[in-house]
Amino acid sequence: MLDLSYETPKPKVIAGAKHDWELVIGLEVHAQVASKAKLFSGASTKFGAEPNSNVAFVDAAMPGMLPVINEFCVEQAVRTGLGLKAQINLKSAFDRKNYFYPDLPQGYQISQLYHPIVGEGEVLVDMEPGIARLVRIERIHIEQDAGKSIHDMDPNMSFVDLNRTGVALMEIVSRPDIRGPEEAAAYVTKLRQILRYLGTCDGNMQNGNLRADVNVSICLPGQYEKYQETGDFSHLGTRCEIKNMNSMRFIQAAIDYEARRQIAIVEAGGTVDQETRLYDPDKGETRSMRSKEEAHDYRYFPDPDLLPLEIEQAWVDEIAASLPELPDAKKARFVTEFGLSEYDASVLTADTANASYFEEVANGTDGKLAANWVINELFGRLKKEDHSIEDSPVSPAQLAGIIKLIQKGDISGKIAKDLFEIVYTEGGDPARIVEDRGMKQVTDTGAIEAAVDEIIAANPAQVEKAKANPKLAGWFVGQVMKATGGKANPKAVNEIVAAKLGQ
Ligand SMILES: Nc1ncnc2c1ncn2[C@@H]1O[C@H](COP(=O)(O)OP(=O)(O)OP(=O)(O)O)[C@@H](O)[C@H]1O
Ligand SMILES: [Mg+2]
Ligand SMILES: [Mg+2]
Repeated sequence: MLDLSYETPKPKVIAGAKHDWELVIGLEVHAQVASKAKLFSGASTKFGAEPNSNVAFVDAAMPGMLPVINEFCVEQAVRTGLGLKAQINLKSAFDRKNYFYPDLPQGYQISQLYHPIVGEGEVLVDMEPGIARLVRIERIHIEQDAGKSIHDMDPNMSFVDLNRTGVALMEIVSRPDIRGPEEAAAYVTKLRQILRYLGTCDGNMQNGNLRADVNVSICLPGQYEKYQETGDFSHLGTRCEIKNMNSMRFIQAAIDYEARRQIAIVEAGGTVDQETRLYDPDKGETRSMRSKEEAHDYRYFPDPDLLPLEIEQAWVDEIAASLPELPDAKKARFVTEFGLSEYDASVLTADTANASYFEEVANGTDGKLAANWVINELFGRLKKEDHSIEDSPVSPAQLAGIIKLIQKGDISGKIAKDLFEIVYTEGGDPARIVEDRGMKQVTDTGAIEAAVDEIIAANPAQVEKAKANPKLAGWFVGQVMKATGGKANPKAVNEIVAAKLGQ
């Protein structure tokens, strides 16, 4: 069994004028299901299509149209739940969440309030190498996305685009276990990584495929522990919910701003109103959008058009058996199997493409050397041209070929970098290139000895100095390397120079 140890989250403390305050944060992450069709219709979910071109009659709420559940979306929610070690509810149900907005033609959103498909789970949030913190998941439910209102095309008109209406979302609700802006960003990062591994959401935040509602409150030291002991939320401060955040940087900035705003209110003797707020990245502040509706304002009730959703344990087991190796397990395995540092293992498991590339290189070469080459040389070079690993001009087999030449002592580390550049720009088999271009390291001691003798003979004054001061032997080593075009085996050169100088 892998040892995945963790600690409890650490509160960020902000000093107010009168007290120290702690932050309490809970996230509702909306992850768009990676499905080609919508949750209750066959309309496409393709991003960037002509406005209102991906709209089925049921999405537009035409009279008499009935929703039909997309089984693939349900499977992705189950998969996600299993990936978050969560309880899967074999029976769940859909509810209508009623509200009026022009981008919501039905006048309600189909969601799962009372009986979500996934119950309690957990996420290990990586803070830095060796430090992971546990954040509990409260639930995951499936719901429909709304459409999009467009207000900035014409000063006198608003438009609506229903392409997104009815797209399947998984709302992943955390417990208020997150205690600071960095933890919040690290939590979203980890969640996105897991979703990508599972293939259930592409995690593209720019396109809005992953967005977070960030709930923030403040409390005095000691209060959070009381909440933990009793489960009683009244020990915590009133939360404000910052809607629709789709950037890690803004999430952090918004939390910090919001906490300070609440501290100022409370210290001035006021009370925080529970409300929904929006973050304005230009001004760096949050502002009120509306006071928070209570659940009863939405008049939630079971959707009469949909039967309760019943799934079978055998199907869940089948999905569980098909789960890929997930980030924590892969990282731990890279540490033990390839002898990598935690840091290198995290970098290489950041996404599956990196991880499989590395594994291909490392099978048959030294793991640490392979990690070093993939992270420092390959990633560095790819970054220069904004290439991703998928379109790397150097294949894993080619990189492994270069590393094998180093391991055999055929080429030095320095020559290997030249070779890498040749393979990167021109392609070809590394061993062949070394052969054809005479890049092989000179390990033949006779040849090295000859080069050392020549340099000693040409520099008698230098020899005298070096005999008196052994540190100067390095100069001879440098000369030999230069004379051999960097191809002499450095270890052999050092030994021969030392011997010839009588050291
Ligand atoms: N005092 C608090 N401070 C910070 N976060 C809190 C606090 N109390 C609850 N939360 C968090 O707020 C979130 C509430 O989400 P949930 O989906 O349950 O309800 P909601 O926000 O009322 O509903 P909606 O989906 O309509 O926005 C959870 O992530 C929870 O952990
Ligand atoms: Mg919610
Ligand atoms: Mg909410």
